[in-house]
Amino acid sequence: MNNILSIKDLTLKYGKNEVLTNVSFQVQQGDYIGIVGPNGSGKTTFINAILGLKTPFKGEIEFNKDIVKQSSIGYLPQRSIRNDKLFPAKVREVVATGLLAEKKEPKFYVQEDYNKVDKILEKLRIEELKNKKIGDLSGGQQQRVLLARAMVASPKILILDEPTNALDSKTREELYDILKILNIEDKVTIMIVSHDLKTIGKYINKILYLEGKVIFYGSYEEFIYSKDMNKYLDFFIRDRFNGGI
Ligand SMILES: Nc1ncnc2c1ncn2[C@@H]1O[C@H](COP(=O)(O)OP(=O)(O)OP(=O)(O)O)[C@@H](O)[C@H]1O
Repeated sequence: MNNILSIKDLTLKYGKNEVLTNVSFQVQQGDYIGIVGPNGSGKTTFINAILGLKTPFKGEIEFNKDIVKQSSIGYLPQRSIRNDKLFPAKVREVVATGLLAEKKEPKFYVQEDYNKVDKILEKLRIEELKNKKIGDLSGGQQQRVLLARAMVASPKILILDEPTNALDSKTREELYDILKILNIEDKVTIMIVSHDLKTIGKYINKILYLEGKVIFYGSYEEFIYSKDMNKYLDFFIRDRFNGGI
């Protein structure tokens, strides 16, 4: 399998606060990686570094340029739900904005863009929402629209930061099912930060467990049957008390 992303000796800091130290690992095309770790363990900071929003103190983040450009990563941030009923934008317009980043000035849409929007809405099974206002949708529907926006430019890597935080368990599972379809059918490499290991365990092939450094990186089976599982279990129990699992 092809490496799509290599992280080498990456150290990330805020001032003197060293959040992650000497992180090294490889991501292969088609991986579906669950990123876990206690609150404040550096998961979001790490993602920001991959997205180019946080400059490394040390180390390298290298994309396989034959497959992916850093500028073309799909990203679904934490808590992106809008409760504003008056927000006037329609689903189709919101999703189309996902195509703007790759357009040169002047930026305007052509028919091909709307075809791409229709295609991704269909893939995510929300074509019937096309002309609805985003503020009128349920949390799960809104999250799926934002996923469509993240995916409309056909990125090879999709990064999600606790995307199901505000969703009930049924809607959560539906979102994970859709992600799995993108992963299998479209070979999209997925990296997802989640406290919901119990649910994502069914979908992912690898786990990245961060706590100031890489505590574990490997297959989900290895993780579950690891001799250090007791140590990890301690974190998951703590996490449950923090409102996680
Ligand atoms: N913009 C910032 N400036 C300074 N320190 C920051 C900043 N963002 C995060 N930190 C600190 O960096 C550390 C890691 O934070 P980060 O948000 O990456 O953790 P996390 O694992 O994503 O946490 P959570 O699970 O709570 O979302 C924390 O100690 C946090 O206080």
